Amino acid sequence: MHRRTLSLSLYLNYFVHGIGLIILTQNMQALSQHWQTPLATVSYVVSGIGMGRLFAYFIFGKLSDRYGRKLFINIGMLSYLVFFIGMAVVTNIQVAYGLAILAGIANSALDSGTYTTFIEMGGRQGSANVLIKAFMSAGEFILPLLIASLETTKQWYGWSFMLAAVVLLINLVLLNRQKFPVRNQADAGAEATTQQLSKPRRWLASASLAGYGYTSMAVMILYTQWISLFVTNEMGYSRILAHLLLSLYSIGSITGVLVTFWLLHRGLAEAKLLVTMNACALVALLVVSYASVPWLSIIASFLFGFTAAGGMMQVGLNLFIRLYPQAKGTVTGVFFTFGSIAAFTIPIITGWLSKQSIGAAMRFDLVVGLAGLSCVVLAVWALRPTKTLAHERQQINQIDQQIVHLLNQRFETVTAIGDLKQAAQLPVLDQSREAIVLQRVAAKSQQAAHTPYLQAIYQAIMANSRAYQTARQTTPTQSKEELSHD
Ligand SMILES: O=C(O)C(=O)C[C@]1(C(=O)O)C=C[C@@H](O)C=C1
Repeated sequence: MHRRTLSLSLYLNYFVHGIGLIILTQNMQALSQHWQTPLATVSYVVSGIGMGRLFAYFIFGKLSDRYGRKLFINIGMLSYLVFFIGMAVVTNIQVAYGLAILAGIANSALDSGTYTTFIEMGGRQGSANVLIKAFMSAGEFILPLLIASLETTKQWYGWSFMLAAVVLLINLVLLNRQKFPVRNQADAGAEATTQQLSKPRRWLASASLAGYGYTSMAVMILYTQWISLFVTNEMGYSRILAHLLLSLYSIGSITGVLVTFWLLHRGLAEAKLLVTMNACALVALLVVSYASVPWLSIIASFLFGFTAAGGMMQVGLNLFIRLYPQAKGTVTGVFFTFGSIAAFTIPIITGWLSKQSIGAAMRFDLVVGLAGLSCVVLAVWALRPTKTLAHERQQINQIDQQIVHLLNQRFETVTAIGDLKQAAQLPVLDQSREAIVLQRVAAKSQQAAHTPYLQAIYQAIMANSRAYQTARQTTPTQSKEELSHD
């Protein structure tokens, strides 16, 4: 398995998916002319995507556990291929609706195969899954530019569909050359923590994370649907400012994804990140909902994108998947089914609330955000590590990894000092320096009870430094290289 090439292929699909997400709404005008129907009918066709997702997620998730990830990624890509080519040429509304359902199915098939594969590939804290969102955003960013250039040069609107189809075709070849990781393999670390969870705690974590599948999608959908109208109607902002707020939300989201990826890659715990980001998202939302000061709204809108749409949905899913290492596909399906229910119900609920006022519709996002924060707090609480032998040893493994890394660095410095001493014809042993090192260890020690033991460890380290320096000095230069590479 070539991790990099496989990852690239998997990400490329999401670039195309990003295009698929908005290609119908972006081409609404052209499609309504082509089909000779009102815009409302095109909008009805768009809803087919949601339908497809809603029905396919759970089934595909479960099936991908049984028949393998690669099959479902292929189903996803082929379905999308039919969608892109078909949608560009179709004239019949019923067929168009069928194709939209197929796009939803494609989305579910891709997700059930991809998120699971990334976890099965290993790597840092599922950070790879967070990056999926960045590729989706890239697709969503490029498509409007492409459409605009097609429009200005008066070319066929269908070229935007064809571009996606061509990328998919190339990627079909690339992806099918790759070998996939072993399916539903439990990783040792995750198993140590999750297997020991009591039934009630496992149940609570599962329910909360499924709930987060709903709320994490809902907060984003609600925000993008109502923000512009809300600030123009209730805050008296100009339309330009309203659009700016939405753009800043998108920029915040992309920045958030990259920062989240980096933080996870550096080893920050997913649970901590999830709680912090959700708490900050709620604060940002409070500011947007109640402060009618433009600069405050601008900052808050960016921050909301950063925290609520910066890949937190993916982080929530990662936690959920780790809870059931033997059923990763099923869990992915469940999680995204809840997300699809949100995509379906939020427009209905807020549409009804908006009859009361646009403010009521917008501020409902606070309720959803609070529910989301409660979900992650409950999940993290339920998943908190218990002090077990396996868990504590897992901790020791992690600490040792860092110590060995630092010791390697120390030995490299010791090597340099050894060479300098040899050149200056100084002895290997330097008792006064060793006394200083031991004093510094005592001064740095945070627990007095540990100090004599830490000093004993350092005496051993320095004895080994000396042994290493002596060994290098007595060995001929050629085998010195071997010594330092061993
Ligand atoms: O500082 C030096 O001179 C070293 O060679 C390094 C070092 C050490 O490991 O810290 C090793 C041997 C000396 O006796 C003193 C200190």
